[in-house]
Amino acid sequence: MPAFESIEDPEEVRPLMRLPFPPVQKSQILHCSYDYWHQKYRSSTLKSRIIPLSAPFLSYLREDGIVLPPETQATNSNYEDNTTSEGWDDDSQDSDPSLRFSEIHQQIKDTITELGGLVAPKLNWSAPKDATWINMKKNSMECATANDIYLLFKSSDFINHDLEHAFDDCAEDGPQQPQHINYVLVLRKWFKVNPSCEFRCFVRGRRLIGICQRDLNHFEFLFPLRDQIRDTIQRYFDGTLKGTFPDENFAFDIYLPEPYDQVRLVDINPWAPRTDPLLFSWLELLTMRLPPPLLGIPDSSPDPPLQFSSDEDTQDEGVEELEWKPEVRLVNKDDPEAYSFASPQYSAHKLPKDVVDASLGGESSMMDFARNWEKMVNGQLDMQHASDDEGSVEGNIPTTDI
Ligand SMILES: Nc1ncnc2c1ncn2[C@@H]1O[C@H](COP(=O)(O)OP(=O)(O)OP(=O)(O)O)[C@@H](O)[C@H]1O
Ligand SMILES: [Mg+2]
Repeated sequence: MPAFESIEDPEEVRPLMRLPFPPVQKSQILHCSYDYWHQKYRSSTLKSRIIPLSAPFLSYLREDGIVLPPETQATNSNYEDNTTSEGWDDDSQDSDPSLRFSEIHQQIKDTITELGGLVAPKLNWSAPKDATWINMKKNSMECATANDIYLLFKSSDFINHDLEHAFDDCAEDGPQQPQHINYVLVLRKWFKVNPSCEFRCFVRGRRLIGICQRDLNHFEFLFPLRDQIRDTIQRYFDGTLKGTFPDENFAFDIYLPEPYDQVRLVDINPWAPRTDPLLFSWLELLTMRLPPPLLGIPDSSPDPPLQFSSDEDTQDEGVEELEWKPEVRLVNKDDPEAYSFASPQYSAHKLPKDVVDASLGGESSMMDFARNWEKMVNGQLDMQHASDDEGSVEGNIPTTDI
């Protein structure tokens, strides 16, 4: 097996099975917490309110079983009235868990009213997208009452991840970094989301390197809008996030409604396997070769230009550099992504097809793949992106009511 012999140390093959992420620091996770960035970018975010959560509220969320407060409270609950000298009055707690966090419960109700009666809730990082099935009336995250929120949150693994696993697989920062999580409830004013207007944008080394749909359906009318979508997002990124977000690698989600000239920031996500790369794969995002930033391109960042794996790479970029723009990846007609029956809806661990094919081909295929991958990382192999079939058939552009 010459392929095997040419690799000096078989151990080197192993990292291929893991994505080559730089270590994720706890501070990066904290920077993606809604309460960290919302104030900074407030003028472009969705209308939202942030409610700090107390220890009793968090223990309620963590408890097994779903006991909801009565929809209409017979008595106006009073914090002190329900305690005994030993602690809480267990009977009333069982019948109305909100007595343990009556202030927050009231704040939630008031905020829902203030936001027009319907909200989309989330915790610091996650929305309960996996639990919409429990909201039988709507099968969505639309919440009209505090109980709607509690039911969704207590049924959601994503919320549980925020509560119990926020720092999983993280490297320690320096001792001066805050490590404590101040949990918050985020209530966003509900609006009828047009899924074709939702995009995820990937930033590496403070460069916008890729944009893709968040929804995995094919929307034909998006194809002729591709340049406009890219330009609007690039302008927003250059003017807002590029020089101000503390980390150089992250992914941000935006809502870009018709006429596609104004961006709403929906979320900021860590540059980590837990963030779904959607139509990209993490391997391509992590290894994608980029030209150095150009003189004359708005680049407010104090960061040095991106480094390449060898000097050679940077020399003959020439005119191509001028043309370089982040790819806007859309779901093509007949694209299997649009009919993803086989893969879980919220997969965060997708591998590129090349890796899957190689692993199916047995050890020698894997070795071949390993050699090519190594060459690619060293800049000896051109990375070919499967070019999208840019059908440009006009379609109706649905309106939104953001
Ligand atoms: N104000 C709103 N009204 C209605 N729906 C909303 C609202 N805000 C967000 N959504 C919907 O909720 C979805 C999830 O929101 P968000 O991106 O904040 O969740 P998330 O848990 O961070 O997702 P991910 O795990 O993909 O990062 C959005 O894609 C959007 O469709
Ligand atoms: Mg998110």
